Amino acid sequence: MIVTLTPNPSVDRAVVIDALRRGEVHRATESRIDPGGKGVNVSRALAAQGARTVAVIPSGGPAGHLLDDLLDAAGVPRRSVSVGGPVRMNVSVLEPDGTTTKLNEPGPRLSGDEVDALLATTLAAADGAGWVVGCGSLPPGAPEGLYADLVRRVRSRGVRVAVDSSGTALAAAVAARPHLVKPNHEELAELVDHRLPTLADVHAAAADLVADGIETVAVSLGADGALLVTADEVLHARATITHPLSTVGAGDCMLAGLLHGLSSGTHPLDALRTAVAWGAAAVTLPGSRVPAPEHLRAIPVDHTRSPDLTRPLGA
Ligand SMILES: Nc1ncnc2c1ncn2[C@@H]1O[C@H](COP(=O)(O)OP(=O)(O)OP(=O)(O)O)[C@@H](O)[C@H]1O
Ligand SMILES: O=P(O)(O)OC[C@@]1(O)O[C@H](CO)[C@@H](O)[C@@H]1O
Repeated sequence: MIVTLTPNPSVDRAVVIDALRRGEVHRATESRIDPGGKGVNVSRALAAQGARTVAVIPSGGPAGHLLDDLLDAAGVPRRSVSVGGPVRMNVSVLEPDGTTTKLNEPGPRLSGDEVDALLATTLAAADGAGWVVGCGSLPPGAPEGLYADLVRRVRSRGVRVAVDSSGTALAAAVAARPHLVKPNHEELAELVDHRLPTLADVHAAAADLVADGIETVAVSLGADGALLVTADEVLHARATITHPLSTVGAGDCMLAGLLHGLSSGTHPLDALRTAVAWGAAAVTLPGSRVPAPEHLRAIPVDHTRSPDLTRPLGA
């Protein structure tokens, strides 16, 4: 069982337009809504593959009701904590060449009691879980150290804990030593405060985090796949997708596949292969739709225990 905490979930609307032009009216050719927020997507991806999960979210306002309904309709188990402010609605603008532009709202302001209720609900759900994962940005009112607090409290219960966030929330969480972090390329560069142009640079930055006490650092690298670093191994996997439709939520599907693989006790290389297959399958689907088992069959994944670290990224 994998428990996700998304302190700032969303209802995601994706619109497809021919090309984005500032200041103009655009007529969308397609649109869809999905339940959103990074941990919500991790739970959706797990549930879509028949894995056990529960999503802990704050829920308030009309968008909160809609989010609850969408999760129920998708068969994603949830524990919603009622909050006063309205859940946000995020927009993704998708262009036919695969360019995705995201417009994310800040989210509702949470009170101290609401934050405490979210943490308490997550800890109650964590009892007997394989992993707890805290994901995404923090809404206004949530303390910067929320994930660090989550890490300490989950660890003290003997449960494994992961964090996927960015900026100061990620930096604070890293100091509390989660078992796993999943930054993307940009988030890792921001965390270590310098550019990471090659796989060797990504490896060095991830290895420093491992030396600081984080067991597993998995860096998602978009079309360059993902690098997984532990004290014993450096693993790389990637899949080639010729026509990406939407990258929204690909990192969340990748993290879901990784945690699923790791909790089934497979070797980290197999878990990474699963992760990359789930992430790559997500980019073949519209909006933040998560892959079903049939979407994974057509995704061949190259994977290696000895990656060429001199390779520049984005080549
Ligand atoms: N263009 C692509 N081609 C093939 N695979 C891709 C592509 N984009 C993403 N992926 C797969 O999805 C995974 C996650 O992608 P990415 O690094 O963009 O995550 P992210 O930035 O955390 O995404 P998000 O925050 O939108 O969930 C990658 O590790 C890779 O396996
Ligand atoms: O604003 P955050 O919390 O950083 O990201 C939120 C978000 O962009 O992330 C998901 C994709 O990863 C979307 O479902 C959602 O809209």
